[in-house]
Amino acid sequence: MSIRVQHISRRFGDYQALDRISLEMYSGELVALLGPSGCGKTTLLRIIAGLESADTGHVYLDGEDSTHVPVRERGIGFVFQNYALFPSMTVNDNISFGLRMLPKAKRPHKAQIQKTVDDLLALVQLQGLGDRYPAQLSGGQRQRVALARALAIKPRVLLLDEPFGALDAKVRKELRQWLRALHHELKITSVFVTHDQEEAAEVADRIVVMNKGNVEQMDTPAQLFAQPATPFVREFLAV
Ligand SMILES: Nc1ncnc2c1ncn2[C@@H]1O[C@H](COP(=O)(O)OP(=O)(O)OP(=O)(O)O)[C@@H](O)[C@H]1O
Repeated sequence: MSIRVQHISRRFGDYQALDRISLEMYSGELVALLGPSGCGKTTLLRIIAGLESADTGHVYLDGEDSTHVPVRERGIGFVFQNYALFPSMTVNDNISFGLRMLPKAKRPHKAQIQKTVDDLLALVQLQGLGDRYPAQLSGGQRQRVALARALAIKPRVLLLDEPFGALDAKVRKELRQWLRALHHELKITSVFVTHDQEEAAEVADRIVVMNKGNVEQMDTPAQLFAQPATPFVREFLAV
């Protein structure tokens, strides 16, 4: 599914968090939102998700104006750094949560839900750990469960907000390579927020560099480093 953001603005009090942002993400693309703290990355992600409203502008999902479509109907999966797993539920129950919450008419049968969970556990390489509780997992394993949970509802778009931010450098590196491979396999349009340019360059097809609520440049990593479009991008990337 493609995502088009047109003239999106958002103000918090006196602070212009987003200033008439327009950009387009192609279907199946993996895009990184990169920029310094406070530049509006999370706000933009939340507006695409429908968790936050914009003061002006529109969000189009597959060409359809979705600005006023409620979060639940957007078909979006989330993985947030602080979007904790439910500690009192097993890994199985965490992953199946979204499916179990569907209205009865849409809810798959129990056996079908278990099969989906098993498939997802295999996909995120956590076979055999379905009966554990989150406290019995490492940080990297927990984020993979969070990703499996987001994928359970078969989202058309995946939004990740600093998904590996809380992890140590080595695990972080492993997980981003793994995310890249997983995206290659699933091809779900995905947008992730990071302030780490190395992470953005390694994982993303294209990078959006943001500064003070504006888009400075949107390009492939190679293009961005070869031809920074503005002095800010040049300085931020230190090229
Ligand atoms: N609910 C809110 N109320 C008031 N101000 C907010 C709110 N949400 C965000 N802001 C402000 O808007 C600006 C942009 O915030 P945002 O979280 O989008 O930045 P970010 O680029 O994701 O930063 P970080 O990398 O630190 O997470 C910040 O100055 C922030 O303090």
